[in-house]
Amino acid sequence: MTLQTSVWGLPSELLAIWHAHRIPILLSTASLLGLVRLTIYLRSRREKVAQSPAPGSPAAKNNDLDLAWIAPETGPEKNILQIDNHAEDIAIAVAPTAKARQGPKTVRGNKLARQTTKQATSFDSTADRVQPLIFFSSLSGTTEIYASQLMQDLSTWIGQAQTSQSIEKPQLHDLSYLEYDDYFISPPKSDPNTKYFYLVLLPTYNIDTVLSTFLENLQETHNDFRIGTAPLSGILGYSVFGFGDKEGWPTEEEGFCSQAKEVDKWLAKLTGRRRAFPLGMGDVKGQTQERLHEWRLGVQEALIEVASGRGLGEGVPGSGDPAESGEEDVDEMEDSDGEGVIPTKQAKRTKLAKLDDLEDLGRMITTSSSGPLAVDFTTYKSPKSGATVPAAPKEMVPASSPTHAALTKQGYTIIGSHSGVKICRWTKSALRGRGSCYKYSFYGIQSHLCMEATPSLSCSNKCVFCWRHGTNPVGTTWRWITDPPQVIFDGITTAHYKKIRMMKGVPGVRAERFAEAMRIRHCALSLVGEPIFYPHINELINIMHSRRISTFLVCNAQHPAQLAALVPVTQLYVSIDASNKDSLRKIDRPLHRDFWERFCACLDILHQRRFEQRTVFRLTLVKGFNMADEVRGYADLVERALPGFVEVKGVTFCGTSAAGNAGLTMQNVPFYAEVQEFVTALVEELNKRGLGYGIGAEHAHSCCVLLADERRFKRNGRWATRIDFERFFDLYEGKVKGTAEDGDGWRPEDYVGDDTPEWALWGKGGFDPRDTRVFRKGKARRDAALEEALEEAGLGSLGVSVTGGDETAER
Ligand SMILES: Cc1cc2nc3c(=O)[nH]c(=O)nc-3n(C[C@H](O)[C@H](O)[C@H](O)COP(=O)(O)O)c2cc1C
Ligand code: SF4
Repeated sequence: MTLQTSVWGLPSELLAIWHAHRIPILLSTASLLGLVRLTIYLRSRREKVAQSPAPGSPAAKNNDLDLAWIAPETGPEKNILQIDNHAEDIAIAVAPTAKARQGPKTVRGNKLARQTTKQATSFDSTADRVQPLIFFSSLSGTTEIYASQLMQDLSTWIGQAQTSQSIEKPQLHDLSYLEYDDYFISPPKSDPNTKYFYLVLLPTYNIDTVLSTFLENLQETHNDFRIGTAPLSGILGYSVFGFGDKEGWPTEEEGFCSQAKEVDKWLAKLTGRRRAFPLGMGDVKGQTQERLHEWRLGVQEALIEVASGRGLGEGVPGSGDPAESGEEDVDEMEDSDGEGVIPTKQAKRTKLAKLDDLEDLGRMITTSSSGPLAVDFTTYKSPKSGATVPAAPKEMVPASSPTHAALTKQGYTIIGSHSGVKICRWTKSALRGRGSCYKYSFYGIQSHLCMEATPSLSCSNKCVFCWRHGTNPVGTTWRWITDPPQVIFDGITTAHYKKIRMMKGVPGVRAERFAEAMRIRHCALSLVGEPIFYPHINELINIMHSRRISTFLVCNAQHPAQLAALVPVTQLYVSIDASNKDSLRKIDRPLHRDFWERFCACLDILHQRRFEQRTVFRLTLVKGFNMADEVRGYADLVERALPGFVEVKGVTFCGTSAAGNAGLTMQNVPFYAEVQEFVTALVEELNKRGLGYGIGAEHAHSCCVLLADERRFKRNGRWATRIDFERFFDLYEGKVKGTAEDGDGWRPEDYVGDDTPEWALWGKGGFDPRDTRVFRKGKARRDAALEEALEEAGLGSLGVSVTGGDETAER
């Protein structure tokens, strides 16, 4: 009953309370609702910012680059460094950077999706500022001194550089006193218009030091699944410089600068490929100052790029890729000159089938009566009477043609409409300290200083081992619109420098080699096509020589008139692909009907001109085509032309399949032992005839051996196959007088360089000991094992490169 009364009495009590307190109740409810509303509103606004960041502003291009670090006379034209077709692409929206975690790491239980996309940091050059941060670590003080010096030099430069208004004075941080989490989990928090650029200077200690802790920390951050893979992608860029001691740790394999290398690697991962300049390394007992200076100039250039809103500039695909790879480029076919290569299925797949306009002009000329008539300046005979007036010339490789597309896809840059340039795999290899091509062992050409180009993509042969004969134009005559030599020179050098610059973020590229590569010293005029086909080849060569760029020109012995008129080059090659007419027809598949007569005429010209320039026979051995029983035939040809040198190289096989119509397979690749055997037999035959050739050098890595005329290129009993390039230019410029009989020129003997290095001599292999030989994963082991077995069996090594593909440049 009591309970009933109290229950029924409740509403009246509530009513009484309501009457007594209704105003405060109403007011508090209204405020609570207001608060809830406000919270929802604010939260929704914040989310919106995170989901769709404000787009970055397209940045104006800044043309005031500091070129002081490039040699003025042969450095790239100023506009080379201003090339930036991607400025607009780079200025893309800022994605929010991963939030830095403070305090101990807590595991929430649910695995977060890793952030894998590469974030870009936009830089608005009108509002943002670059803040360089110099981090260093030093135990005995050396690195600290260099770090302070860098700080000063950079500050002075920033004060002077025209384009550095948006670059702040650098800050110096000793890693020993730094909270790593403040800088290496996410960029420091500051005002949104300050963007950071990290410079890290480190010694190396193979003992436990603060550096080991730093490295562990970077590694831990990267491996922490709760943190995005690239939490530092909010910085504008980074670069590392290491100090080491070559006396104790002579090579990188033995630990020279190993910790700087490690830090560089981890920062690539943490920043999402934001390496702004290659890792620099200085030997504290060597040329540290010079190396640091080069590195600083590169860093300054990168700072200007970012401060101008151009980001880190262009990079090759994978540039600074966090997936650091110890492998050589996998598709070697893409990297080097295709001559002397047996095609793979893959390579063949890359060919575009529709090459009807240019692929086989020889065929077209005979089958088409409507096309423009060829004016064959290479031919001895005049056009047949009754021939129609030639139509206007057309472009050899129009930009819209499938040939252009195919060549571009293969990595060529087409200049104008008939020239091409491509960075060869050895250039990339040398930039990464992994060895130069055989031309370094034989002649002293460092591959990272070498440009590979051709002024004529067209050729008059269809050699079986030239895997590009399906994609490059062929023809017997020059009937195309002709680009001026200066345009070609500017175009190829610009494109070459651009390609080199794209390598700056590639793992393993060395700062000093990168800096050196910005001054082309050599040009291999070969690539694909026939350089002397170009009517103004002499002017082009003269432009190169006037820039102190040496020229190695390779021709196919099909254009005697042009060969006779050619100005002396640093080294003149003729491809000798067979020793007799039948064999030459089969292997070179020439378009000229009088190919053998042309070939012989070229040999005679070489004979006549052998004291004007270094002349070379280039033999590419293909088993089953041009090796067996041909030694005497080749000796006949050598006797006819008496070249200074004979390069003998086994054809390179880059895959496993047959080479289409030619029916070439792996079986056609000679073992290195077979090449050696061939060379020995050839030398014997030459000596029987009293011609005095000997084996000057070898590069087993490329399956290549050099014979030289010992009466001319042996000095005091030692081989002297290297070239004194500076002297060549002095002779060219008339600064020194040559010893030519007419008193008005020079002889190859006048620019003989140093003795052939010991490691390049016959039996020594020929791999530059300064560099690191890199074996490709899997294949390397297989081939290395096979090589070992072969060596045990006394058969020498495989005729294919153990790095896969190998150098194939030049005919
Ligand atoms: C105990 C010890 C270990 C070292 N280990 C290496 C090494 O593994 N690799 C290397 O290149 N240099 C090594 N060095 C050389 C130092 O990196 C070099 O002397 C550096 O300049 C020291 O810099 P700091 O004076 O700034 O500490 C080592 C030096 C010492 C004393
Ligand atoms: S392979 Fe040819 S292009 Fe490449 S570096 Fe050697 S010479 Fe130069």
